[in-house]
Amino acid sequence: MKKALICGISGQDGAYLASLLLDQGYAVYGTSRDAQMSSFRNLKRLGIYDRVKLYSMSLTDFRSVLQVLTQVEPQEVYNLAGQSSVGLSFDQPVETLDSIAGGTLNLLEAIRFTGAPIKLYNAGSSECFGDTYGEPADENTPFRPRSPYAVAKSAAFWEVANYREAYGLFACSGILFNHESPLRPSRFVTQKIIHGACAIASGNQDKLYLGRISVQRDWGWAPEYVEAMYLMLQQPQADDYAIATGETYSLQDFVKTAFDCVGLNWEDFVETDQSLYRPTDIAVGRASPAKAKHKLGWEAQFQMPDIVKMMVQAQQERSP
Ligand SMILES: Nc1nc2c(ncn2[C@@H]2O[C@H](COP(=O)(O)OP(=O)(O)O[C@H]3O[C@H](CO)[C@@H](O)[C@H](O)[C@@H]3O)[C@@H](O)[C@H]2O)c(=O)[nH]1
Repeated sequence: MKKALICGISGQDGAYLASLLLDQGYAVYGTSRDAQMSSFRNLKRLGIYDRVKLYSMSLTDFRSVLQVLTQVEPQEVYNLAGQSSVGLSFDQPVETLDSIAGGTLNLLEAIRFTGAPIKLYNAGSSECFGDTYGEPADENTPFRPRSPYAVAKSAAFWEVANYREAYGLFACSGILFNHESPLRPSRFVTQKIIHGACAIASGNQDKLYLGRISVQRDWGWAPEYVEAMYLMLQQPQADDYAIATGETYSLQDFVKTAFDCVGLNWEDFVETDQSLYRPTDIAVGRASPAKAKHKLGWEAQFQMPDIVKMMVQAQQERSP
């Protein structure tokens, strides 16, 4: 039985990836900084909590990384750990850089130290591209990071590429554009909007306050993005891939679609709160996921309007 280790299993992607790997017949091991204190609510929500073996591990602590790697002896490692909020990275730049850039380096060093033929997936981010001014970004687009988070993800991306070239590690980065699901916490804008629209429709909230709604993003469906992660590690050669739907929508479109779903006119309920503006933001995120389609045979099936419907439905089922 193949063994997979998911670093950062408690988040949205960790839970969906664990579920996919269990379906593929893997023994799945997962880490969280403090496995005794984490609720692992996403694993419980997917009904797989009892099927995963959990460890405490901090990527910034080399000893803990090496200890878990040598105990588990995985064939595949998925690095989904680290501070994941772009907004928070402006307030916690050092923690962000340490957990992402320092953490990824520790993981690469630990894999190199064991000498085992471990395949590594690293969670990269479309944030690394910065603003491409409407041009679609792909694997050859230069990075121009516009947040401490993006700076950290860019450093981690090049660490992975360097260890692949310098030491022959099978290490890949997925440059994932935004991907959403009912497991998204509401610190991210899509879930904040879905929660807000549903709460307003049921009379539990009056207004929804948002930052810049003119921004445009390529939003995909997280459960199918984890399939791309898995596919990257099944290829004959390690490589990097941009993962996206190829369709870009404005945040205002997202808001309108969500409020339409609950039968409300968004303009009556949404207000701007300038304190939610980021010091620097990305105006337009646009992607060309052609390489993933060509090499991995991966293509997104769901786009923004489908995703809004599925998230609203999940929210209404949870709190009717
Ligand atoms: N969070 C938030 N964002 C808002 C709000 N109002 C407007 N926005 C804008 O909505 C956009 C999306 O913000 P997030 O949902 O927080 O996601 P993100 O910054 O794009 O980052 C996500 O996607 C990246 C690419 O896949 C990931 O790398 C990252 O970890 C995260 O998942 C940003 O331009 C942000 O300024 C608000 O009230 N809250």
